[in-house]
Amino acid sequence: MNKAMHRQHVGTGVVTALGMMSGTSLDGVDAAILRTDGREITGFGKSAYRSYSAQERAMIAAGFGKWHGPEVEAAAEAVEAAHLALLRDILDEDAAVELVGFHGQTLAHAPRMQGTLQVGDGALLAREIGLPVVWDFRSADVELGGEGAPLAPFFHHACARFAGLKEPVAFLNLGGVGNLTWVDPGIERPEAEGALLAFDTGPANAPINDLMQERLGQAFDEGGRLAARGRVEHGALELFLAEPYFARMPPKSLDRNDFAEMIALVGELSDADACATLTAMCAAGVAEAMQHCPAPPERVFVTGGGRHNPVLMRMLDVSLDCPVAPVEEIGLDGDMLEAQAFAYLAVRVARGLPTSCPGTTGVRAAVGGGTVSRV
Ligand SMILES: Nc1ncnc2c1ncn2[C@@H]1O[C@H](COP(=O)(O)OP(=O)(O)OP(=O)(O)O)[C@@H](O)[C@H]1O
Ligand SMILES: CC(=O)N[C@H]1[C@@H]2OC[C@@H](O2)[C@@H](O)[C@@H]1O[C@H](C)C(=O)O
Repeated sequence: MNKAMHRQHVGTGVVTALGMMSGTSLDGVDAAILRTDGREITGFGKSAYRSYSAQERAMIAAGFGKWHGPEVEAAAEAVEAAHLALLRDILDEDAAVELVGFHGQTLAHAPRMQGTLQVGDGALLAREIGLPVVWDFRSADVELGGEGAPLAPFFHHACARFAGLKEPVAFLNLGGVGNLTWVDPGIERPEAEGALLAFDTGPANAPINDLMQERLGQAFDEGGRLAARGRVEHGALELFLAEPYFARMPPKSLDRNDFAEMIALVGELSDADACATLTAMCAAGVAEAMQHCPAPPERVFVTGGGRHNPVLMRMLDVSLDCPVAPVEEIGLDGDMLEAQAFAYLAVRVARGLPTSCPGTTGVRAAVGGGTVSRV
C-alpha cells in the first residue's frame, strides 16, 4: 500500500468535513457532512447512503477475519469503488467540502495479536477526488498499546456539549457490535481524566442478522417482529453471560465475529425463540456494561440500527436503571452519527489533536491516530 503521507496541521478555523463509514453490518456506506474546528461542532450538513450490492457484500464478507491475500485485496477494491461512487455524487452537489474522513471497512480486529485492519486506500481516494483524505484511524492507537476502538467517543463528547447537556450521560451504539460511551460533558476536553469511559458492550445486531440469514434468508429482524413472537431461553442467556468478556474491566473491544458461536447456543430453539434470545443477549451485554460506568448516567442515548428494533429497546428499558431514548431526543441523527464521527475525527487529526485516550481505548496516553493523504 502506498502511504506517502505527511501530517500537516491545517489552520484553526471551522472546516467543512465529510465523514464516511462502512460498519460491521455491511449494509452499505454512510456519509455525512459536519462543520467543526476539531473541538466544537458548529453545524451538521447533508448526509447520504449507498447500499452495497449483493455482489459487493459477498466480496467484502469473504475478507472478514483475514489479514492479507486475494480476498482482502478484492474486498479493498470493492470498498474503494463503493466509497468513490458515493463521494462523487456528494461532491457534485456540495462543493464546500474541504476534507474527507474515510474509516474504510474493518475486516479483522485483534489489537493484542495481529492488530487491526481497515481496508480501502485513502491515498487513492485523495488522488481520485482531489481533496485531502484522513484515514487509517486505528493503527497508531493499537501500536501504542490501545484497543484501536471505539473511536466515536471523542465525537460523543462533542455531541453532548453541542446538545447543552450538563450531567454525565451515555451513548450506546447498536450496530453489528455494541459500544458504550460514558461522558461527562462538564469536562471541557475529551482527553482530560474523567471525561470519558468507552468500550464495546458485546455483540448487538450481528448474531441476529446471521440467524435471520441462515434460517430465513432475510438480512435482519425488521421491527423486531420475529423476536416479538418468541420466548427468551434463560439457560442460553446465562451461558452467554458467563463469557469472561463481560466481567473484564474496560478498555476492551471486539471483532464482529468474536461471539459467532452464540448462534449455536440457540441452535435447538425455534426461529422466534432463537431470535428473542439473541436480542435479549444484546440487551444483557449492555446491562453488564452499565456496571462499569464511573457514575450512573442521567440517560442512555441509543444510536445505530438497533434503535429501530422496538423489542430490543423495550428490553433495554426494562434492564437498565436509567431512562433509555434514541439520540434523536437531543436532535442528533442516529443513522449518521458514526459517519459524522469520522468527519469530526478527520479534522482533529488534521489539527494534530488527539482522537483517543486511556479512557476510550486504554492507550497509554492521549494519541492522535490517522494518516493524512494529500492530493
Ligand atoms: N427497522 C429495523 N428493525 C430492526 N433492526 C434494524 C432496523 N434497522 C436497522 N436494524 C439493525 O441495525 C443494523 C444496522 O445498524 P448500523 O447501521 O448501526 O450498523 P453498522 O454501522 O454497520 O455497525 P457497527 O456500528 O457495528 O460498525 C442492521 O443490520 C439491523 O440488524
Ligand atoms: C474495530 C472496529 O471497526 N470496531 C467498530 C465496531 O463497530 C462498533 C464497535 O465495533 C466499535 O468498536 C467500532 O466502531 C465505532 C464506529 C467506533 O470506533 O467508535
